[in-house]
Amino acid sequence: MIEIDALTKVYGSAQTPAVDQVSLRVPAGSVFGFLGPNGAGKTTTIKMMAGLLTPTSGRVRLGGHDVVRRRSAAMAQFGAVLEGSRNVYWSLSAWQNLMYFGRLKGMRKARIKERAGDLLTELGLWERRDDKVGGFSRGMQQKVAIAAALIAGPPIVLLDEPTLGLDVEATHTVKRWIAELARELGTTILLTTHQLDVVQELCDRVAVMRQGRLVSDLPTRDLLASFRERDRYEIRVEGAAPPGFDAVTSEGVSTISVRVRDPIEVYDVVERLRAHGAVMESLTQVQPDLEDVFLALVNEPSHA
Ligand SMILES: Nc1ncnc2c1ncn2[C@@H]1O[C@H](COP(=O)(O)OP(=O)(O)OP(=O)(O)O)[C@@H](O)[C@H]1O
Repeated sequence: MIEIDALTKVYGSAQTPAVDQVSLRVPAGSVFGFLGPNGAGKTTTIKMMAGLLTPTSGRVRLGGHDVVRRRSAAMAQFGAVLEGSRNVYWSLSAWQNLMYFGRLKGMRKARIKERAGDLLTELGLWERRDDKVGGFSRGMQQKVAIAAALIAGPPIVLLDEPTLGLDVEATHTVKRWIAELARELGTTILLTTHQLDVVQELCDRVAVMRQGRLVSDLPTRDLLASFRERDRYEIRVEGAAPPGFDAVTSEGVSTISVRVRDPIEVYDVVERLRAHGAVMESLTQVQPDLEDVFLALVNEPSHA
């Protein structure tokens, strides 16, 4: 369980907080998506969770331990992959890195070897285990960072852009691990990413940050459902679309995209098309995906 209460960070002499009174609960065994546009405050929040930044006010508890007051107990609770920072030692080999992080977490040598072997094999790095991480590609370094975060099987895992730079196969492996860790081991996972399909596929719950504040915190299903009234419809008509309709024409068919608040409005659109003599081929309702919802949330006028 991750508990965040009124967490606030003001950097140096900044006018506005980078993180402003954020409160969150991430229940054990859930995969929690943490979203927001660039500069929203996600990394700052994760760094405070990982004890790398001291909050200006508010607090974070990991597995019941306050990150500031009970630092070492809190640190023992999690593994983290942080974006944009060096998570692993470049002068050490992949194997040495995992040995180092395993020892740091207080694991026995035999157990570290076993775990490191499994993790490196599953990520396709076994053959390169004795090569220095500094000579690896960005994606391979990311794989070592993920393996290091998971070496001790921590109850909480913080992942900032874990699949960034990974190839299709490795992305698939990491996504499968995330789902299995939560489902089978009850691991609590907090995940930030700009890849919304990853969030939609994996996360039970999604929080959205904007300008340091939480603008939404809902189960993924409810978040999508709350935007149903903004459903989109696609109407396909033969030939070019009549003037005044926003359409994409390809191979003699125009697709008109209509966004409505009330499905009844679709009748008006169809009526207008008929008045222009357009021949309709199909009418389909397009359910919102997380990208639609996310864009709507971050583009709404600010109430600040
Ligand atoms: N070390 C720092 N010193 C001063 N300001 C900072 C520092 N780190 C971040 N900021 C500012 O805090 C705000 C939040 O940044 P943060 O990196 O937490 O956002 P983010 O949501 O993780 O963005 P991204 O998606 O781009 O990673 C931004 O306005 C940023 O400029």
